[in-house]
Amino acid sequence: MTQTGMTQTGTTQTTGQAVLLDAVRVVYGSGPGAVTALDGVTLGFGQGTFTAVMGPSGSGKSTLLHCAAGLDRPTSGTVLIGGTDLGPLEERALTLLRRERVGFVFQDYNLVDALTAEENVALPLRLAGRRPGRAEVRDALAEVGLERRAGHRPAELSGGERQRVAIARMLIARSLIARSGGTGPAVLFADEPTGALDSAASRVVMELLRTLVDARGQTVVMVTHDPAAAAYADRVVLLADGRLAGELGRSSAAEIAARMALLEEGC
Ligand SMILES: Nc1ncnc2c1ncn2[C@@H]1O[C@H](COP(=O)(O)OP(=O)(O)OP(=O)(O)O)[C@@H](O)[C@H]1O
Repeated sequence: MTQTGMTQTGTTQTTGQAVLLDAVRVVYGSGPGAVTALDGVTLGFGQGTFTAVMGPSGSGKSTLLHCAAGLDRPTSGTVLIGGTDLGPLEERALTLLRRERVGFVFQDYNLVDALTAEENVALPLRLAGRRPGRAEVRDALAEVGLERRAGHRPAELSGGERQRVAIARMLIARSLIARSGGTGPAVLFADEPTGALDSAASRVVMELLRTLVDARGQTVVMVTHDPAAAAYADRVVLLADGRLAGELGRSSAAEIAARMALLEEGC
């Protein structure tokens, strides 16, 4: 099987793929004003791998991430998460699948302002109807180096610390899956996770994501404009005008920046 999840004969293989997009097309609007945001993208994200998705502004990165995470439905084509085809799922089933199998880290962190770091981390457990154990919440915060910030609200934390709270919350959601006997891969989608951070805070967040992949076998798919962040990934997938425009294996920030410059020039 190739990395895209397609066999030589062109049939789609799902084994070993945490997420698979097959011939995904997304068209916004209709008539002369219609925009084709994704134009037949076939792409797999192997379990336990770390992929960065890059491309010029408007190339379809966010659209791809939203479809891969089951937040948006494609106009045509198929999306599978852990082998489950999202197409036939009703909204309720889709929401459940997302809650159980998918974690999100966004640029704006999606933390609840009124809750402390500890309460934000405990939120997935409460949503799942479980009383969060203080120790497991503290453990998750300790894992991201924030055990001393448990009682702080987002406004009292730096951007990097907020991002780490969001990652601790994802870790809790993952332990929830393990305990409920859930199967299939947990996938973490990150949308510009370093977009609002300085370079030191970015490094901490990226090292944390890398450790999740190496030590826990987490699958990470990250959209980024930042070559230094993409250098932590195993693979960099390039998009242009809604289509795959190539990919790089693990590369340095300078190599990625050079490739991006070519892509932006239309080469
Ligand atoms: N809801 C929408 N309605 C109409 N067009 C949209 C909508 N969302 C996105 N688009 C268009 O689809 C294309 C892809 O958008 P998308 O947000 O996926 O790009 P992107 O690569 O993430 O861009 P950026 O790097 O600027 O965030 C763009 O041309 C955008 O204008």
